[in-house]
Amino acid sequence: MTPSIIVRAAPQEYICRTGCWEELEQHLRRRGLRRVLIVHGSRSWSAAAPWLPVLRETEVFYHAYSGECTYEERDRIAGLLTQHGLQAVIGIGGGKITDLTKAAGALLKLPAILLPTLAATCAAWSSLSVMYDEAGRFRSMDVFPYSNALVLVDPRVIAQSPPDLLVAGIGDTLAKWYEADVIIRQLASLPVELELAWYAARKCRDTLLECSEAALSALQAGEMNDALLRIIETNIMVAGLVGGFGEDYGRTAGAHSIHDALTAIPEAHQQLHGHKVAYGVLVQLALEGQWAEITSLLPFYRKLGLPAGLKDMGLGFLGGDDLLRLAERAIVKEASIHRMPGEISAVKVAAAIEQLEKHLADYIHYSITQEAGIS
Ligand SMILES: NC(=O)c1ccc[n+]([C@@H]2O[C@H](COP(=O)([O-])OP(=O)(O)OC[C@H]3O[C@@H](n4cnc5c(N)ncnc54)[C@H](O)[C@@H]3O)[C@@H](O)[C@H]2O)c1
Ligand SMILES: [Zn+2]
Repeated sequence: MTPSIIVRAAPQEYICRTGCWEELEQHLRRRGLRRVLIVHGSRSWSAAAPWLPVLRETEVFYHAYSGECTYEERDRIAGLLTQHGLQAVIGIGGGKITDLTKAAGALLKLPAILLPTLAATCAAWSSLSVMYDEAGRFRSMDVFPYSNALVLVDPRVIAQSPPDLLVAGIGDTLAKWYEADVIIRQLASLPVELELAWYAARKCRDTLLECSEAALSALQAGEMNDALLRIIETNIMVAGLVGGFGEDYGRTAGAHSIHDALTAIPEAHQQLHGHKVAYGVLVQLALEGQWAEITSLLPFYRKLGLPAGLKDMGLGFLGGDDLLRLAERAIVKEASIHRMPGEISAVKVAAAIEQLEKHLADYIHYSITQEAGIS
């Protein structure tokens, strides 16, 4: 079977450079934009404000978002854009503000300009928005026929963002390889677009494994180094290319289904998206019986503080029946876990979770005895 290919590769313009936010007004002029709306949050606004230039020749309206990326909020933003006859919408913040900005821009066919304050997702790159309801429950993923007009990444801003959000971004981006690979390697023939998606996904994993620790040290010290710059670009851009070239073959598989199932457990709510996805990567690998790969990832997980087992997420109390219920939620009909090869059942998923727990306990026991020099 020939895969059906759609490419939504990139924003119209992407600039990652120290000080690039200072050129915002020049970019608006180049595009003939004189009246704009800035959408922002509160934490992200405090982080962004010191780096933002004064826009002297632009009429600027502001909107503080409500904290969730909903259709109601998108419509409020679209209402402001229409009411004041504005020409573009600028989003300054994390993935949720980015997604809102794109959704409002797409609704009115206006350019969306994005200034990310986190490197936790590839939302600034992709031309889609993940929509939720007011209570934060997932509603849909809306894909737009427009690229983002401009993305300005100033690494200095991200160098001062919270480390746990960067770690979560690393977890989410690590999944790019495992989820794209498990789907793409099933194909008998590989169109060139999917070769690119596959390559970008591998590049994500390799860069993360190589640079994350040094990047995190720099971030914790509020400094910039090459490793941090590579991680920022990997989480925002290279991860975006995987989905951009791979579409249905380069997005989610088993890891995100495990994440989705975990969102129904209240005790898991304090775990960030990327933490739950990182755990999902290991469950996906356990389902495939890839124990050597799991073992090779565990030191990385431990160094970064990514959760490898249920206890790491405060879920050590889950028993056999709970795990089966979790597994049932992970394999609902529309779940991307069914993009994995073979028949995926709740019993298999629950067994994989239990085997992973055992593998982890053995690994920890082995590590302790090694460290203590006991053979
Ligand atoms: N469109 C896509 O392709 C895509 C891809 C992955 C995820 N997403 C979506 O992105 C969203 C998650 O985005 P996120 O992880 O960036 O989180 P987020 O946008 O929810 O932000 C997390 C928190 O960090 C704060 N924050 C932002 N920048 C900060 C800074 N520099 N310093 C301190 N605090 C700061 C925010 O105010 C917020 O409280 C989810 O809705 C997810 O579905 C979209
Ligand atoms: Zn994700």
